[in-house]
Amino acid sequence: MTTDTMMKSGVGVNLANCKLRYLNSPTTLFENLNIQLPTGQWTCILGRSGCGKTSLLRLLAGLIDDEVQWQGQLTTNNDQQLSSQVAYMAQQDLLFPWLNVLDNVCFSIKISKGKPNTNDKRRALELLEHVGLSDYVNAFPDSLSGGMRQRVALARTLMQDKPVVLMDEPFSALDAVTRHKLQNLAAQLLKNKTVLLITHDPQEALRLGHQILLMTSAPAVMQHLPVPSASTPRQFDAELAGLQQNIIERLERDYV
Ligand SMILES: Nc1ncnc2c1ncn2[C@@H]1O[C@H](COP(=O)(O)OP(=O)(O)OP(=O)(O)O)[C@@H](O)[C@H]1O
Repeated sequence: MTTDTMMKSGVGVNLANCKLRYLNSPTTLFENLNIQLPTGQWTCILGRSGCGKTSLLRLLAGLIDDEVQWQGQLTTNNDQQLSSQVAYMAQQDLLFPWLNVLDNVCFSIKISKGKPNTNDKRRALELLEHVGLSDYVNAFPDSLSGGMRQRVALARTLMQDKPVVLMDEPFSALDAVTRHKLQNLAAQLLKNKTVLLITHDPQEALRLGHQILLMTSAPAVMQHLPVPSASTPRQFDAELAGLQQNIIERLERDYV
């Protein structure tokens, strides 16, 4: 990523007083929910399964409007519509089975400006090298493992080069070493982007988050959690271990 590109990244997001209910459900998922995504920082959200994390992400990405009734104010600090400034990495990798790995990674380019040029392809190949898939550029998604597919999806998200990046459990299918490496890589390549990352892994949130939020209760509310003092991506140390234990205890309380 060039410095120029980074300078252009600078979108803060604010969702205020959000009330949301799925049209086919009587349950209000959010009532008075507020969240701020500070410009150029990573926000990590933790919360028990089913509390509404993916719904929040899809709402921010503009992907849910026809399934829900929602109220509230969704604004950005550049007054442009958020959905046009977002790269979204879903929980399922959503790779196109008829496209090979390279074409999957270049897909957003194809949509936005037509055929990828030599620079686009070079960038895609670089990203595939970073995620350890240089030998698979011509492979089709069906022939890849779950973790490999997740790495392709990560490369595709990075390729989009949008100022706001929404990621739903992007590293969940990876082995521990690959996860650690890709967390570091994402922190490096998405530096200065505004990132919202959903994870079930407190350690991941503590390694990567400038802001860590715990989503609890129903309707869901957001609690701010303490963040370690070191800069990201953080190493696992005694401070991080203590905070991790604290998060697990708080999460447990939401399960009773
Ligand atoms: N399209 C839909 N229609 C109706 N209800 C839905 C729909 N999608 C999700 N829900 C419900 O909304 C609630 C929140 O789901 P969501 O996927 O946002 O939770 P989550 O916190 O991301 O869960 P997980 O951690 O398991 O991914 C759940 O009760 C789910 O059943």
